[in-house]
Amino acid sequence: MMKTLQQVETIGELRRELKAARIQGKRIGFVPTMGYLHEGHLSLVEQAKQTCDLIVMSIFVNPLQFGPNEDFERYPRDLERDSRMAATAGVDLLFTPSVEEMYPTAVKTNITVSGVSEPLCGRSRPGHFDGVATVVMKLFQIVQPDFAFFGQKDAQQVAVIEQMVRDLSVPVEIIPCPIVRESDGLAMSSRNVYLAPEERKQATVLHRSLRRAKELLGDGKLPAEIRAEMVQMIQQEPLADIDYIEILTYPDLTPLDSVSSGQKLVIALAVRFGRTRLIDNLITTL
Ligand SMILES: Nc1ncnc2c1ncn2[C@@H]1O[C@H](COP(=O)(O)OP(=O)(O)OP(=O)(O)O)[C@@H](O)[C@H]1O
Ligand SMILES: CC(C)(CO)[C@@H](O)C(=O)[O-]
Ligand code: BAL
Repeated sequence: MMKTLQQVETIGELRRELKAARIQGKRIGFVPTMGYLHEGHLSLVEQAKQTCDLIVMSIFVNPLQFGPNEDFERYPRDLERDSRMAATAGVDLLFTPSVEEMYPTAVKTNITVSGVSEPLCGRSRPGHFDGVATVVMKLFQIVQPDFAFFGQKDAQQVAVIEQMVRDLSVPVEIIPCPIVRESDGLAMSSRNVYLAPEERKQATVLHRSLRRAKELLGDGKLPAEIRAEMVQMIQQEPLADIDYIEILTYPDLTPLDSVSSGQKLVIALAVRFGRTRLIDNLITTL
């Protein structure tokens, strides 16, 4: 039988609900999102259900993590649909605060996780990971979950949050979850709805180039050679505009000139199709 989903919009109400659950000794799992749910988000809920007694999902499009020329205003939103999907997936509490509820006054406290926040998306989206770390820390303070579930599609985000949790001794266990893909390999993302049909077709090159990169790694090619072949492959798609392609250590995200056995690394890329910026990555250990 489907559980009843309770939707709450205020921090006070959520805290009251969670206090009762905690007294009953329930293990609380948390899935933070920006909504416009898809199978990727639902896989996090599925994973949470394996270890937790009560699942909290947040839907909050966080203005702090968007740059001035980014898509905060037009980010896709459909709370009714999300609420139905969350209920079917087994979410117990859906937290949907307004911007005013989360930030009633101008935010003067920022969390900066240096190092891991700097390359990749940190370079392309200045301030983005400060916004992410700050809102995630705030959400952790509100929910106080035992476990929090994040998708590896945002591999750098996982590295940033893990570093923050270690540095600040936040009492939560971060559970990274695998990337969920469409049948043609495109990583699921709320932003995929922005893609025009021809852009959508060409966007499969992200995953194709990652698969090729993995083959080349297996053949013992150097990171620079692999990167060059990925650039060439992606440039064959006329609508693709490369933001970055990098091969770095994971989770430290430091440069990697050569690869040695046992090394964990990430091949990460961001590519624009028109105004839509897509990311994808592959994490592997040699
Ligand atoms: N395809 C996916 N597979 C696994 N997890 C995912 C996938 N897409 C998103 N997630 C995870 O869901 C959580 C919420 O992400 P978010 O709401 O930003 O979704 P999104 O689809 O990544 O949106 P965006 O278009 O902003 O990238 C994050 O932890 C994110 O990594
Ligand atoms: C973690 C997060 C919900 C913080 O706003 C967001 O960055 C996301 O959806 O990945
Ligand atoms: N999933 C990452 C959130 C963002 O792009 O702002």
